[in-house]
Amino acid sequence: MESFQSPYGSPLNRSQSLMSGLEKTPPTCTKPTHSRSSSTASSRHSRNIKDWEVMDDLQMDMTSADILQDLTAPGICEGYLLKRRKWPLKGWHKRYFVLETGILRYSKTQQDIYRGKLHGSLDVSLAVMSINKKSHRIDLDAGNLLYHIKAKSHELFYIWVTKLSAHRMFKKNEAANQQNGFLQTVSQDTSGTGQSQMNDMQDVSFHQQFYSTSGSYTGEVATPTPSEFHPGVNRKVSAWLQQTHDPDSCAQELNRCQLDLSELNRLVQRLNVLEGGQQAFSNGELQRIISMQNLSLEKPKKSRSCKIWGHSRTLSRVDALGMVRQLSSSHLNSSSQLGASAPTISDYAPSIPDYVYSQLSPQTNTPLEGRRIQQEFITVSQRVHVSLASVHEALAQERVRLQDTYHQSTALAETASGDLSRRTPSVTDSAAEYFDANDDVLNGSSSESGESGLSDGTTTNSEPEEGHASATREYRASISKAPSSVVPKNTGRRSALPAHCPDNAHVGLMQILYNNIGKDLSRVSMPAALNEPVNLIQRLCEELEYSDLLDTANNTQDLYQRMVYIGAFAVSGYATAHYRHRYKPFNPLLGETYECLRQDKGFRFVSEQVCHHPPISACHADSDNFSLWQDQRWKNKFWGKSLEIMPTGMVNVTLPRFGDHYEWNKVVTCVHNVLSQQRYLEHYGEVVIRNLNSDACTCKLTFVKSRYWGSDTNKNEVQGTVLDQTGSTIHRFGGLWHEGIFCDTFPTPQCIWKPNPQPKDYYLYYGFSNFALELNELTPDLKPLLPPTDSRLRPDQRMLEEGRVDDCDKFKEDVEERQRERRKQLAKKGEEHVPRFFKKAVDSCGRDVWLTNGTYWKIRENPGFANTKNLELW
Ligand SMILES: CC(C)CCC[C@@H](C)[C@H]1CC[C@H]2[C@@H]3CC=C4C[C@@H](O)CC[C@]4(C)[C@H]3CC[C@]12C
Repeated sequence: MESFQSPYGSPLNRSQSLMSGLEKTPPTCTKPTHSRSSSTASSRHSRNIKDWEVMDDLQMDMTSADILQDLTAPGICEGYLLKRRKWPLKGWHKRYFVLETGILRYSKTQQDIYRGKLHGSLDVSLAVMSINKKSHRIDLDAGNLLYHIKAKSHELFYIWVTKLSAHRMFKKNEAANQQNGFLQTVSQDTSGTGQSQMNDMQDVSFHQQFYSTSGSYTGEVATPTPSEFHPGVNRKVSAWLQQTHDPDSCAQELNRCQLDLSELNRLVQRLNVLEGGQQAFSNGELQRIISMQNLSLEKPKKSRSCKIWGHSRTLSRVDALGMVRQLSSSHLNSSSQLGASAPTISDYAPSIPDYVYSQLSPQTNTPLEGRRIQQEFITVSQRVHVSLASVHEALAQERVRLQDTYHQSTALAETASGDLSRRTPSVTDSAAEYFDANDDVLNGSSSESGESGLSDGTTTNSEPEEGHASATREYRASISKAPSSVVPKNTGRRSALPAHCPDNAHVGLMQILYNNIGKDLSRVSMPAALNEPVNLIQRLCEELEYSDLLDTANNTQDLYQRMVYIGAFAVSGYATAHYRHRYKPFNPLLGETYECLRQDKGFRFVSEQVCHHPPISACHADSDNFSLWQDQRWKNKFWGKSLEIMPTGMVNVTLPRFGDHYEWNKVVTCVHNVLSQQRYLEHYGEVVIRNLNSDACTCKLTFVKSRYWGSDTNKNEVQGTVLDQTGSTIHRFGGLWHEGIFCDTFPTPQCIWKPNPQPKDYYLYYGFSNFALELNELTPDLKPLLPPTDSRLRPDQRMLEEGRVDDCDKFKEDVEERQRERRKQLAKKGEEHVPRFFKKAVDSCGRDVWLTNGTYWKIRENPGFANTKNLELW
């Protein structure tokens, strides 16, 4: 294993004190992670609801293997944080927090903790965790307890969030394991007496507690009849329960819906009454509404315990807004005489009761009132919509899993009978199937979540544009009708790898990732079974799979249309990610190179690992129609469940015919569910493509962040616009990054790009496309022409390709050790590694860039790499 120094000083492992803060600033996070539409999102005290996101529940979407694997407690995390004072006092005070085995304790000082003088403790697995990246705030809402905490710096915030996530997951998995143990005990008991089923009362009570509100589970499992203990069935049920999201969440969501519907009903009545000029509520009615929302009509006394008002467990700020508006519109003679200015979001700093009271003073009907009620109506109906959508999504997920389980058992039977060609469909496959079937259900609902108060955690630059969602639906339909490209047969290139990919479900990723928090993933060595037999400098070449789009651009006179092709090319590089979430590319060694000469496609490509601290891969490709170069570096952030990858280098393309020089940034890639087998990738953010030689035309691409947690129906959407100098839209295009791009503003609307069909059995070959399958192919005629540093000659990667996973592991360690040795030697001599084929330069914006030095192909031709001095990397 490589033992690289963490950019934060030292790796965060077993026990770490965060008192001193950390040294290095990670990049400012451009996008939030996933977030979940949930009304709990509103249990927070912030002026801007959009800055908050609820961290996903972590416990239930891991496979049994993950759960059984990852039972090691994450490291202790401790240090000073700011804790919000309990109501009615405002402000923050410094407290010492210790997070250990899922329990967060705090005291005034570190000494107090050790003296046992605790101020409070909370089981983090029982709390809803909301975070605000902007203000470094974390809210832990455990129903009876609510902690508002704040970190002093971005780094501390990031570490606490990650650690809290880890501990939540650990605690929940521990619980799930107990439950699993119980279910297994139960399922193993086939004696028919049912005696041992009840032996472990602890487990039973645990289970009852676990599913206390879920009648069906409790009923079935806690009081079983002997005939119910069919071992196979119970094992399946047990596995199923482990993966199922909180069974109550759907019911809760529906309950909320019901409340909202009655609120809508009342609003309609209110509108009717307004028209008739009568009073809407009697005091009795109002009281009922208020008690329903857990609001007391008593004016709060200063000394009241924070439990009543200090948090919004039952009354979110948004709910409060709705209620407040409702209340203010009624003619209630309340005891309060406080002022009654119109509510704005920024009025939300005072506590809810103060606010409510401020609104309770008598008011006269204003002409605005009808409008306000209408607005309220819209807000509540949007909330209903979002709730129903999330229930729909939860059910959809269950359906996908059900399908998957079904296919898996069929495939198992097939494997047992020796038929490997018909592979087990992946989750992605079945999800895609579902996606198509439900196309119409949720599309078109794109921009509603923002106003509803149910934060979806998106930031503006990955938010969909109004009206684009329905366009996307049409684009998809058109793309699906467009002919797929036919993969040419008999290219002489290989169409499969020598061996199938290894199963890596058993590899415990949790420990690896938690022990490397803050490190670049590209510097963390992982077991070979997690790798795919290509490396990152080869993957750079993969982004050229659809280089024909650049050829077309170079042959398109119209500058705006040309830009559409460039935009489609920028999207096309992401397509492969749809199938590539199970393995990680090899980390290139410093000085490692890769060439790809594609006469059929008309380009030649060279890449080199030019820097190790930070890891930077540079590449350059030439053809008659274009030149392309980029240097790729990326930072990753591990949020406990998902991993965000933030690339920083720019992509450059020049078109010789028009003298264009395009430059664009890359978006964030997020590996969702990184620890589980349900992993998938999402790209989000905005790409701006500029022509550095002319400002006549720019292109904006938005990779839309999926709106609902776990949603399959709005995934992978991309929206593009080509703008002229004045900012007017000339072309509009879009689609999905894994399905294709359609432009309806071309003289003839057309599909601009559609990914090639995946090869047969791609699932068995790491999800590789045909182009990816060919990347590491080593033909006898090529071998003597390559420099010995070429990735194709890297033995460990070749071993993996051949299915020799253990050999690969050993050799990989060797190779990494040798790399460390080389670095030490260089450092001793006070020298720095000098890349062979790229040179460092500074671009027009003052950024460091790596450009080709133009020597690779020349040396290759004459004198040939066999006749030069080369680095010996392995
Ligand atoms: C721990 C392992 C098994 C989980 C799998 C991680 C995989 C999915 C991660 C590891 C490295 C990642 C790649 C790192 C860098 C980039 C460049 C960026 O511009 C596009 C995404 C891309 C190409 C990432 C795709 C996802 C990726 C391949």
